Amino acid sequence: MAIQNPPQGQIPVIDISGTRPDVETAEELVKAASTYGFVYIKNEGKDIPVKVIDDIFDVSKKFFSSPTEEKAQCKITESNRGWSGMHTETLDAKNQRVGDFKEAMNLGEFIDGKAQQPLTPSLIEHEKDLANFHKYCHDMMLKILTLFSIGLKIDEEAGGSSWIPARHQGGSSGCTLRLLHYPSIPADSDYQPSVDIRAGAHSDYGSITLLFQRPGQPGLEIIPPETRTSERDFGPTAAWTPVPVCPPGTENDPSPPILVNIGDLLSHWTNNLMKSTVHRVVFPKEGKHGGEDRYSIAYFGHPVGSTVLEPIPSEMVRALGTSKGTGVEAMTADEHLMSRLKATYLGMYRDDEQKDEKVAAA
Ligand SMILES: O=C(O)CCC(=O)C(=O)O
Ligand SMILES: [Fe+2]
Repeated sequence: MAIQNPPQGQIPVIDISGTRPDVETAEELVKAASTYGFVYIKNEGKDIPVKVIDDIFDVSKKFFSSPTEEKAQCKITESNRGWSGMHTETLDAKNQRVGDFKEAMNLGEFIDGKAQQPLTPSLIEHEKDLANFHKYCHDMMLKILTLFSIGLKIDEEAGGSSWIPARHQGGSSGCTLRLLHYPSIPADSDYQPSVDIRAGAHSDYGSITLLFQRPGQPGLEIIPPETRTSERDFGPTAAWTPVPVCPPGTENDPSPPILVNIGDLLSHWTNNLMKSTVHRVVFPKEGKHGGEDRYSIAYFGHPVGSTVLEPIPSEMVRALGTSKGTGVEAMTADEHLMSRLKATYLGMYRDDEQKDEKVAAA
């Protein structure tokens, strides 16, 4: 596939709301996924209403401003659901002095509008809205995965355009809606602007991630795949490139575009045709004590947990061969996710009785 590289870091903005033939949209999406591993989805409220997104950000703000003791009632467990406080997660253990300067709330599946995990009062009040938003995100994920299946020209006899989405429906999965809050830093903290980071360098684990951001709250950076020197050099000298919240051409849209990125699992599944691009969240360079607060919302899409990660039946994927053998093929989606979570929550997944204290101390 001939790929024309736009200027570095210029991730394309694609409209998937159905204004053009699916095949065209699908090809553009696959090209962006194979070049950058990131793509902006134009957001004029046609796929997810703008008010629905705004309301969830309000719910998120209310939740994070509730008392710590209240949030601690639903602290994160090995199921990867619940609240994690400042410094609980260390996304880049090799390069970080302390854990990420963020707090997060992971919401797993909802059944009949009900969360399958403990919630705080402020979240219980909006349980229906959260369930609704989870569903909007899941539907948008399925739409993108259908377009990917078209763009990859998956063999018709294997299932064609429904091959990838079919593996993301009809069973429990690691799909997670994650509310994120990156606070500004109190004046008395030992925060060291030259080394500390809001979210350490990492790639995502699953199929695709949808990321919702707010205007005026930047911080996301990527290492464009073509500039990556050695496989795991994510340090400060890597070619970190800012990803704007509102890229050129979207400034007047009613809501910033939704940023979609490819996770490790889909990259493996496509023999690395689609790139799982390393990213991080930094403090703004200007502004005291880490600038203003940043709120973002991520939806991590995963296949149904029991899905065996056999290669995707597409000539484009087969052409890239599997001779190296990553070992992933033999795994299920759940096994793949667990192996990645163990590496980022230092201590939580250890098999000893102190693990609860470790999480509580965060
Ligand atoms: O908040 C962000 O912009 C990114 C969050 C992220 O990359 C993650 O949680 O995996
Ligand atoms: Fe991420």
